[in-house]
Amino acid sequence: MPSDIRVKICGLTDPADIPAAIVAGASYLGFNFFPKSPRYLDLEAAAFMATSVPVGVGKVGLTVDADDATLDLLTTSVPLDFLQLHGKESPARVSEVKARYGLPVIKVVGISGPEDVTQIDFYGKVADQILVDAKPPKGADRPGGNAVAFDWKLIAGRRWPVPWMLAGGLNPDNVAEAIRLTGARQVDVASGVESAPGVKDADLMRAFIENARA
Ligand SMILES: O=C(O)c1ccccc1NCC(=O)[C@H](O)[C@H](O)COP(=O)(O)O
Repeated sequence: MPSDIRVKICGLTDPADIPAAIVAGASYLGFNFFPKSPRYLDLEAAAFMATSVPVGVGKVGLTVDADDATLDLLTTSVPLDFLQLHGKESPARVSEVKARYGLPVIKVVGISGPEDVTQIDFYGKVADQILVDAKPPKGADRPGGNAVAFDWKLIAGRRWPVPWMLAGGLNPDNVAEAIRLTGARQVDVASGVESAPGVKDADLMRAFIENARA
């Protein structure tokens, strides 16, 4: 029986990544609009890439503490299906973004210890989905995409009344164990399917999705 695990491949930078991720079986594709990321896409490149994404595969726009002017331009330039808020956006800001743009919002909650897990309850009341990621290491220049995992036992057996994705340091070798331990039905990966920062690898994407669904 095919597994129903849904995979988000985050930070595609090359138009050729789209068919490779689709053939591999991705359910969501993430476009990164954080300027300091090696996975950053400008609006023109993202709009071009978005046109080749089949209906039914979620196009996710990732921003970090973006203001309304930035989101206005983004949402009118690129046909997105979801907004991923990957900064320190408050629950009130999540609600505001949902109302203003009419797009489902994926709010990221960074985990490094048990106290962080309670944040999922707060954001779960306002966001459409939660992306449970590792907190960035000290001194990192970006809040995500750092190839760092958190202790999956912190959320083992936890359930929330909102769809959620597991992220942080996942790769083809550890994704099956991460799913087994946490019970995640959706997983997200950036670094773990790359040959170099920002360069996606078709074989790694295929292996990741195969192993997630094995
Ligand atoms: O990927 C980035 O460079 C990035 C920069 C700024 C904010 C978020 C970013 N990535 C977000 C993602 O959704 C990643 O897939 C997630 O953090 C997991 O990353 P990784 O550990 O590299 O798989």
